[in-house]
Amino acid sequence: MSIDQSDAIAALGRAAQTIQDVNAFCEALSVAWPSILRRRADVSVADLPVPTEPIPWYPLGHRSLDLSIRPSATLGYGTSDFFLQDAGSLLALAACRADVVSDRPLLVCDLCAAPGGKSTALLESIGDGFLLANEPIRSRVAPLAYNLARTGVPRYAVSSMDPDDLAVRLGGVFDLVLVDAPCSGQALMGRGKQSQASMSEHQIEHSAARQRRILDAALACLRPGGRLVYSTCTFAEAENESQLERLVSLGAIEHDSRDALAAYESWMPGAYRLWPHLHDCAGSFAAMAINLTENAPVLRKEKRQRVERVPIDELTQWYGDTSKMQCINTGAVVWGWPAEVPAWVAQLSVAGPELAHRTGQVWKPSHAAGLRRGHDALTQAFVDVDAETASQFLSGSPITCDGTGWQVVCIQGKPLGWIKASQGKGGKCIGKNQLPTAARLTVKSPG
Ligand SMILES: C[S@@+](CC[C@H](N)C(=O)[O-])C[C@H]1O[C@@H](n2cnc3c(N)ncnc32)[C@H](O)[C@@H]1O
Repeated sequence: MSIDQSDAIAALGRAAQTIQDVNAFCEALSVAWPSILRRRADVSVADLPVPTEPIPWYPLGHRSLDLSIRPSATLGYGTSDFFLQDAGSLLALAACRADVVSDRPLLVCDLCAAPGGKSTALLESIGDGFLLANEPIRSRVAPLAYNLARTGVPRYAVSSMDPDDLAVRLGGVFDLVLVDAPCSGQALMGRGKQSQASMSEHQIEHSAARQRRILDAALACLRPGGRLVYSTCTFAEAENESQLERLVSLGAIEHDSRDALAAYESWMPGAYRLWPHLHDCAGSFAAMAINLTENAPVLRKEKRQRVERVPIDELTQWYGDTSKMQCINTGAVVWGWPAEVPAWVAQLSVAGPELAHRTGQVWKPSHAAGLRRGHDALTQAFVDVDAETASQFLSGSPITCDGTGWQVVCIQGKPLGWIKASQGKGGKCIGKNQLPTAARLTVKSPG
């Protein structure tokens, strides 16, 4: 795709003046940059399945140096050692300081969360805090919930609300709100997810109007002094710096900044840009600010969600004592949070850390529960397997094992998913594979 230079200059506004080479920028817009690896903090660089070089703006980000190996076809991907995303999306995570596990229990809201590239990183950094991942488009909730479950951390809930409605119900509550806004998506042209129309005045203004509305709601959700991180994957000034300028002029925010990102700062303090022709990624914008509005917490009293009796016998059999957990049974699924999560979680959730789901009249343990790890792991039966058996399991095949019943298959202590084992012919136990289709993969490299 060739991008017209004068269109690009008009679309970018003041941002065009900061590009040294508009021609190089327009050419780089058409490149489909390969995804990078964002590792979990407890996975070492040496354990990644490909040789990498660091992404300078985010310590947990690594660019593959061997594109002949597909990271998504390795065991490390199956164990969620890393997530794959565009390097540009790590800028917003750096602004959120998601590379450092918080030593305070932060309440965080990701207001535009699906499919979860940033929510999953926030969740891994949250310590004893809690994440509300909000996605107003209902059809995008399932992939978001699936990705959140892959972290193995149950301290999250998924809501599906318009930001204005969320602000009415949870005003003044959060320590940090991330607005990774829907935008004209100029950085997505290289992957064919946007066309040249994303440079049009009409599309930029349409997005900018929506972003103003989302940002006002985001501020209303923040406690006084809480942190706002605003990001887009577009270059137009109207969708980026101008959004923050409006809030500064209203006295609603003040700029915040991070020294580690100084090399990427735009002309506005605390606002950062990555460019496709300079930073080997699709490009992105992120800005940090402190909320100055005096929102008093308005936790509206809600009607409690109708809670059905939790299938306690089955839960005890799989997980041991769950009596200290906060459980909700919707009739189709059971979600289970640690005991001390915020009270509003029960009212707003459309998805959460699943413990069990029902097929007909039968309750089964959920994939998400099997993936919980570290101090969030649930008491259950594990079977630790070698790399060959793990690959066989990830492909969706049954495996041989010891013992019968529900067991979580692990490799080196890292959970992969469930089998249900029964006695086969010749006395051997066969574990029937319970991996959801989305989790199946063909391992090509051991990694
Ligand atoms: C840029 S994407 C978010 C990407 C996500 N943060 C990630 O890193 O994977 C923007 C999201 O905002 C959602 N969205 C659309 N309209 C919205 C609105 N009015 N308020 C909040 N979110 C909205 C879209 O459905 C989309 O999932």
